[in-house]
Amino acid sequence: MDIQKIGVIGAGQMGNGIAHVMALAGYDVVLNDISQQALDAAVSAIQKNLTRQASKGKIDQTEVEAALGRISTTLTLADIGKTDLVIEAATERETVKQAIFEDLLPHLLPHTILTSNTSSISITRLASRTDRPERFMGFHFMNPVPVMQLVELIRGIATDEATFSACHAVVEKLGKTAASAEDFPAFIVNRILMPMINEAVYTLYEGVGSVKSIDESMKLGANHPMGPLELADFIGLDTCLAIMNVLHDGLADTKYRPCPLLTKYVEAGWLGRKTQRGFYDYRGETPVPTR
Ligand SMILES: CC(=O)CC(=O)SCCNC(=O)CCNC(=O)[C@H](O)C(C)(C)COP(=O)(O)OP(=O)(O)OC[C@H]1O[C@@H](n2cnc3c(N)ncnc32)[C@H](O)[C@@H]1OP(=O)(O)O
Ligand SMILES: NC(=O)C1=CN([C@@H]2O[C@H](COP(=O)(O)OP(=O)(O)OC[C@H]3O[C@@H](n4cnc5c(N)ncnc54)[C@H](OP(=O)(O)O)[C@@H]3O)[C@@H](O)[C@H]2O)C=CC1
Repeated sequence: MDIQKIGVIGAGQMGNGIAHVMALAGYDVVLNDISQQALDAAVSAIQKNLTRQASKGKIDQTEVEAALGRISTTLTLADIGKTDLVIEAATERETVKQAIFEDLLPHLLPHTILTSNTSSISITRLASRTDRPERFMGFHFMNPVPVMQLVELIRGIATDEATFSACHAVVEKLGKTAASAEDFPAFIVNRILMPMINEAVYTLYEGVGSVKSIDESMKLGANHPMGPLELADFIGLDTCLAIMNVLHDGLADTKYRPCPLLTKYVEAGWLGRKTQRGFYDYRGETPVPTR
């Protein structure tokens, strides 16, 4: 199937990155959110990140203009319907995602493929609430999307081969690498990464180390590009907690118990970089640890 027009739902950090790479690869993109502010912020982030790539010589200025010209924005979910491929990248909450797909169904073309960028939620369960479980799958990008090479492709129980092949071809056109994962809680990357981040929060909670010593230890002692707490702030603490809850509920094993300190930060609204406060405070010139 030839994919030309792509709908992206949710214009947060992932939605803007997905729109960016799709437009740069030549796809027409319609980006939707419930907030005009989020759409405006997404377009300016895309502009800034494309310009950064141009200033490093990775793309030229005509590509920046062409990519921006391929992106339109809308507050109306129905405008996403007339596309070949939909990638849902709204908040990591199953009820939010289910409601989006239910509202979208009456506006879809018969051939439209539905996908979710979910970090953890069952693809099979999301698909079962739609009219096309065979044309539904997980399309999981990594953050920051323009930089990270991997895309996890997750088949639901009913996903057909034509759908998988069409999504695989899109990943290839982006110049990224696809990893195929089975549909179990949090798939591959987050099944491994998120318990490590949760353990780092326990290490902080139990007083084994400070924010600074934990992050420095993993950067200098294990060669991670970011410390686990810095990475948690980068991903979003709400998203990290949501993923741990999916692992805990879905696998029914206490080893996935979310750390109470992670819950406390989320309850405070300290969600990391996106709210300017998490394990670090980003309101000044340089990030300052909050513990
Ligand atoms: C939660 C989930 O469901 C799944 C996930 O995504 S888990 C999270 C996965 N992501 C990670 O683990 C990220 C770990 N961190 C890193 O890899 C690095 O710190 C990083 C790539 C984010 C930044 O790297 P850095 O060296 O510290 O910073 P910086 O030099 O500014 O950036 C590296 C390059 O990326 C580019 N870059 C960074 N962010 C960018 C963006 N949003 N758009 C375009 N380019 C970007 C920079 O321009 C730079 O390019 P050059 O190599 O040409 O100089
Ligand atoms: N952060 C990460 O590192 C990664 C996240 N993901 C996944 O990508 C998805 C998005 O995450 P991320 O971009 O970080 O989250 P953000 O919080 O940055 O963005 C989510 C966006 O979705 C919007 N939204 C909420 N409800 C709706 C709706 N009904 N219709 C349209 N838009 C809606 C939010 O609006 P508002 O702010 O107004 O609520 C917000 O703009 C999640 O499923 C997450 O698990 C996947 C890989 C990595």
